[in-house]
Amino acid sequence: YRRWNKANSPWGFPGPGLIPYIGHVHDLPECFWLKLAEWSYKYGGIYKTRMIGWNFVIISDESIANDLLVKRAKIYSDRPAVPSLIDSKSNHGMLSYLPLMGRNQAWVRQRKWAHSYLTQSSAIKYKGIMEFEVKRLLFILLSDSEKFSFHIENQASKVMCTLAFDDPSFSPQMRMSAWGLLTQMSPNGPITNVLTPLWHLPLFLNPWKRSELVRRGIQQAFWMDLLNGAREKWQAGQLRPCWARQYLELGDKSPLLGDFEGHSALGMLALVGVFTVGGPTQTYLIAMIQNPEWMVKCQEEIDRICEGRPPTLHDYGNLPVLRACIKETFRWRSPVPTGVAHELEADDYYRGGFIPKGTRVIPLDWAMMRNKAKYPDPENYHPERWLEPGWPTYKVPLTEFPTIKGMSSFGWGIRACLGQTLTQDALVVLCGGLMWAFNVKHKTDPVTGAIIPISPKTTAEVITKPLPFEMVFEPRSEERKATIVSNWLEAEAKDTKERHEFLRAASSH
Ligand code: HEM
Repeated sequence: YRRWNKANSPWGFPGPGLIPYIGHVHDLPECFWLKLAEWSYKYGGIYKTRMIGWNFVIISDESIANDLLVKRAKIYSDRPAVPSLIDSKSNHGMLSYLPLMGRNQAWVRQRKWAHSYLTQSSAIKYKGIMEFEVKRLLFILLSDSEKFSFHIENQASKVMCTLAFDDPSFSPQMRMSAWGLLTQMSPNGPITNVLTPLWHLPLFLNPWKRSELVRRGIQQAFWMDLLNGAREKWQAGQLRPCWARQYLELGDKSPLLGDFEGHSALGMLALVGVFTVGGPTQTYLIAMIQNPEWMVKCQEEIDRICEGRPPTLHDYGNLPVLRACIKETFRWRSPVPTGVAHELEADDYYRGGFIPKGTRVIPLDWAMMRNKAKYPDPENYHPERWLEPGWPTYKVPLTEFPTIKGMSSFGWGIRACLGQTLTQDALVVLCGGLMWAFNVKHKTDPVTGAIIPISPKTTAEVITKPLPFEMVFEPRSEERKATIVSNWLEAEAKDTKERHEFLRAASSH
């Protein structure tokens, strides 16, 4: 085995000793990035390991990630297959999940397509959707704050459903659909993601594949219904501008290969913005509860700049403190702590070491965000590192920086995240709106009066969110409470009126 291992595993790099087949998977806790990060402190910015029969190279140094994943993107931009998804790489015609696709023609086509949609989503093109949904959320939180986690994720889902199909009503299904895919693809999901041979058992002996076939069928049918529904409305002239309408208007000129590809591409684009926005928002709330001096600073800034109204995207340049708190939330509790793995397409040599074709490369964001030279006192929440000269990460002008765009959290090279602007915009309006409306606090035990602690732990999916926790949303004043109500009632009436007018105009044509 030792001889085989020497010939086939990345050599010239340090790394923990190996055990045949399962390698190191038995060592890993559920939040396995913590163990990977611990090894990076021991073995350095690039090390090798072997898990579930595959070679892994773990990178925790940004300059090494840049050398390999950006400068050598030509060979470092494939994706490993997700064992418990059917054709996750779309090498055999599934065409479903853009972020998981191999570096193939389908990926080239869909990436270009998604890029054109997401870059068009500039502040003007969102048409106030984000602000509208924040008003709805604040109103709901006044009466049902116990279920804040659901409402926040549902808010993010509503924004995505409106952008994609101009219809926020099916946001709960989209959220469920997102959760289904996320758990299916994550290492802590079905056992077949770790004990991969089980996946190849015949169907009658294979509950994992059977349940995946059902999940996938439901998801595809849901996305297809959305596209068909949009087409019906569009044919009747009743579909307002949205991504589905753009797709339908292009018809045969669309770069996508008809509705089989179109329904997945649209569905996936809506789905990917649910937990990526909903998760960090909940972490931001924890940061504000645990660092109330920063909550007060955000509120002072918002009150000064927005003069009594919730922030909009137009206030972006004037809210550096809010942006610093959001950015520090990403650094403190990386939303995708392991990064998304890349797969190497050809043998390569780096710094005297050999990395064989097929190696999975993990850009370990959790560890990168704990680089003490770049981020002094990394375990603690310090938004001032983005705002005050003297910190290594301070950058001006403050009308532009801090920005989360370009952070290593969004990945590397030609596979880097396409939703960076959308995420930034969504979080400024959402976190800003929450600060405008509420003082956020620990919940206390009604009997003892003791604070109910919030766990620092997160879920272990690829995209994380805090474990369920309790908190209090206290309206900042009676007047603010009344404004939250009137803002929503006005916005809702305006939306209803605009939709009616659009339908009336459509029927008169
Ligand atoms: C907290 C927010 C988000 C984070 C941290 C994040 C992170 C990531 C990461 C790490 C990747 C893989 C990059 C790589 O392979 O190196 C990725 C890919 C991607 N992201 Fe995001 N993302 C976020 C939000 C979004 C949103 C809101 C959208 C769209 C609405 C989006 C769309 C995509 C797409 C389409 C890809 C696939 C790119 C490709 O494979 O070529 N992301 N994202």
